[in-house]
Amino acid sequence: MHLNDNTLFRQQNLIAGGWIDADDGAAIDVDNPSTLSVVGTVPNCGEAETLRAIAAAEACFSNFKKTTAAQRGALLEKWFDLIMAAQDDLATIMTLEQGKPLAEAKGEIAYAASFVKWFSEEGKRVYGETIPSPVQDRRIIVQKQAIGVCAIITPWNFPAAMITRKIAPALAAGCPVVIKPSEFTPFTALALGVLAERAGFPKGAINIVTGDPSGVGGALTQSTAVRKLSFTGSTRVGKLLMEQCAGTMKRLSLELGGNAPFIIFDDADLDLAVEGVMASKFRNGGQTCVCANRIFIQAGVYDAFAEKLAAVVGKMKLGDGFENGVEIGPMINQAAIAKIKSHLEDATAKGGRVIVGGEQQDESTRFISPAVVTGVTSDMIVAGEETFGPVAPLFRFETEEEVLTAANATPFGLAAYFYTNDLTRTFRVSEELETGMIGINVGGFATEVAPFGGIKESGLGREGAHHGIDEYLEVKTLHIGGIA
Ligand SMILES: NC(=O)c1ccc[n+]([C@@H]2O[C@H](COP(=O)([O-])OP(=O)(O)OC[C@H]3O[C@@H](n4cnc5c(N)ncnc54)[C@H](O)[C@@H]3O)[C@@H](O)[C@H]2O)c1
Ligand SMILES: O=C[C@H](O)CS(=O)(=O)O
Repeated sequence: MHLNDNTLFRQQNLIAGGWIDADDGAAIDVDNPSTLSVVGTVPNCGEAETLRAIAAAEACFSNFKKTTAAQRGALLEKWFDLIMAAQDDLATIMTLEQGKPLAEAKGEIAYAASFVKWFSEEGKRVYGETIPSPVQDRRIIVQKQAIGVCAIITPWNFPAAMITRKIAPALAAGCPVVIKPSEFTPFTALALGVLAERAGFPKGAINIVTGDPSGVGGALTQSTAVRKLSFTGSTRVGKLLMEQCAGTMKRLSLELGGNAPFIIFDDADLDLAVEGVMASKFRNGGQTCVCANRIFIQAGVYDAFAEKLAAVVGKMKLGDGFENGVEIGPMINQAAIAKIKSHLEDATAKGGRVIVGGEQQDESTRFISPAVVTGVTSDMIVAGEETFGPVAPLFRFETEEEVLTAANATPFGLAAYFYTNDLTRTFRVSEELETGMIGINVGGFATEVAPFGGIKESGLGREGAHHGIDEYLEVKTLHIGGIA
């Protein structure tokens, strides 16, 4: 690994401003999904270390909450500058442990940093209210205050942005955090922790614990000192954590799984729609919560679109994320490969046809070529499960009513996309789609300025925008009497 600053690569955890190993010295290997070699190890921490991290955050909170929004904003601004100055190193670490093409990793670092920049300012706009009193000698004031210690649990697919999208608003609000990153991509989180320390955040404001997910997670969810859990990951784990938090009534933010429909009406610009599918479906090798998981094409343009898409997908370059021009890197692990192959096998067994890709040159690797499948129907697994890989399943539909029913026939409701040039249809379809976010003639919308989140079993709450900081604030109403 070549880094300009080797101190960014940390194989320890950050607790109370100190870098530590697991109490028993146990460690977890982290591999490079492209070469399968070991990138490094991180501590296999458990309950004891996690409780110390929570105690450090709790000790920090009493003073940190008294700092001003401007002081916390200045720390976030400094952190932003340090992240962007280390963009190349952070991207190298990310591609090593997650596998995404280096250009995408650099893009994610800038995206992650944008949340830090955004919330360095947003903290200064946490306004309260005065309310006209119904009683003559009384005054009513509404304040917003930091919730307190927040537990942050994040996934491997966007190992930087999923952390900053949570901890930037938390820190801006005055909340110390205890982060459990994914065991597949801990080094990106730890490098961000190094830079946060350099930015000047006080000891205990940011703690990062790696290890057994259920052990660390159990300590976080059972602790009464932890007042909030913000989780990004699968719906399965999200539901488990929701149950675990019930005993201590924690505030919850849940960013969970998706099953995005991508609808192409017959009046759409097909070349634009192909660009949109490429942007949505194949970003991060399809390992993206908002990626198109089901592509619906109106019958009149189905064959033309399928041909156009297959021609582009067939030219995509598959390989190691550090190789120039690579567009699809390795999948994160063998389980991901197995899931993708099971979806392809099920689709073909039920009448679908893989018209391009879907092959593994070497079954011992985690590379699989991007695929387009035609003749896909609602009885196939791809219709109901998040593939989380480079597979574009093409469904055919006849009418708007039929496709809206099909699009909404899922417990998920994170993102949706549709392409049309019909203005009235734009409003009709937008209002009927059961999702938190919709791309209309666009295939990607990752931005810090707009609220991000889903409905149904895709989650609770919103991240980014001005909405994102409310997730880390409590509303307190003061009723002041005796004012003659
Ligand atoms: N909605 C969003 O913004 C968003 C963003 C990224 C990923 N995701 C979703 O995340 C999933 C992919 O990420 P993943 O494979 O890391 O998800 P995952 O749910 O397997 O793991 C996510 C995190 O939870 C931890 N975890 C797992 N079991 C746990 C337990 N019992 N207690 C505490 N923590 C536990 C993991 O270690 C990891 O840090 C996909 O479903 C994707 O759609 C959603
Ligand atoms: O995978 C989920 C991420 O939230 C996708 S995005 O980068 O925020 O669009």
